[in-house]
Amino acid sequence: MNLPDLLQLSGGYWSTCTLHAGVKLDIFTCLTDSAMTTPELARQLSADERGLGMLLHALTALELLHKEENTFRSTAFSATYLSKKSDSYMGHIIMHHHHLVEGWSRLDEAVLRGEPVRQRLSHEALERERESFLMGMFNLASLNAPRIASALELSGHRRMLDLAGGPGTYAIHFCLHNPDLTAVVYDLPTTRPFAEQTIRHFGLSERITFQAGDVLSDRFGTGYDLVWISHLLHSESPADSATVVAKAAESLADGGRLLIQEFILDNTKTAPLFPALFSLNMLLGTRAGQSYTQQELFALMNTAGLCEVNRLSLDLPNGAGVMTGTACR
Ligand SMILES: C[S@@+](CC[C@H](N)C(=O)[O-])C[C@H]1O[C@@H](n2cnc3c(N)ncnc32)[C@H](O)[C@@H]1O
Repeated sequence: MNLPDLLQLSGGYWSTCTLHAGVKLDIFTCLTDSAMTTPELARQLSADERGLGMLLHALTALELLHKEENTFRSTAFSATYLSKKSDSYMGHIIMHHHHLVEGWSRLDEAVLRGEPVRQRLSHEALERERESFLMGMFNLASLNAPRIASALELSGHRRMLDLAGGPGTYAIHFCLHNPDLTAVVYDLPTTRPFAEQTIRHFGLSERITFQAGDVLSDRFGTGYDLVWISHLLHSESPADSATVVAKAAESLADGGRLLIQEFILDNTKTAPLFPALFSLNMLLGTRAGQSYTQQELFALMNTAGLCEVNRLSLDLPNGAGVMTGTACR
């Protein structure tokens, strides 16, 4: 670390907020449809010309817009990822990040009190925030799910439970990759419309159904060949995580597999960086969530009576990893 790095670390959120404002005002969709001058776009957005002009110039400096003469348009990159009309739109996860900013600005309070400073997005969010959260999960999972699906050997697996599956991204990609697989996406009742719409979009409504339930208090069903739990345990305490993993193990048929994806800390808890920061994100938004170490995840799976507990060798972004265990009664 040197002084310029330190100052960049401290002030980097200016660029973050500039991107968030561009997405929130849907500037990239407007400027993908047609190139516009500041006054033209200001009229369309009912925005102040002076403020909008500054934002457009800053977005151009960030290389997210092109400026020619007095006219702005989206770059090829922003037209692909930041226009709402693109199939690759990443605006949901960007808006989810935006909804987290206020909580992160109060991290010191959360540390002093040891309590969350924001609502839990999966349980208490407003509809708009819930959509950004759940469809943001779709944005992120869409980057990894095809790769994970092709790395896993799932032939012979017929019934999958995507536990806390959100919009069902992993169930969708695992079913696309394995024609004999059917799946149940299990999540809170408020997730149902997002999951059903996403499953329909991929033409998989015949093979993937949604089951409403609470992983802590409700049953999961039995006889599954595969239970997939992705990015759930970090929002639960160690004791509740142990309950979920034990219930998931019980829901497997003999010889069935439990796979758990998490952002995994090494045993010093100081690396990789993303899981270390993600733990703070859980401090801000949950009562007892945290990132777990590989050792802690191994222990949860062994305690649940699973055999052949292992970490798959997958090179995933942000310190993510997939643990596997087999039911061997
Ligand atoms: C971070 S998202 C992960 C979604 C998906 N598994 C993925 O990896 O893309 C966590 C999911 O857990 C669900 N969830 C959280 N607490 C839950 C509970 N008590 N019962 C059922 N689902 C829950 C949320 O609604 C959300 O869909």
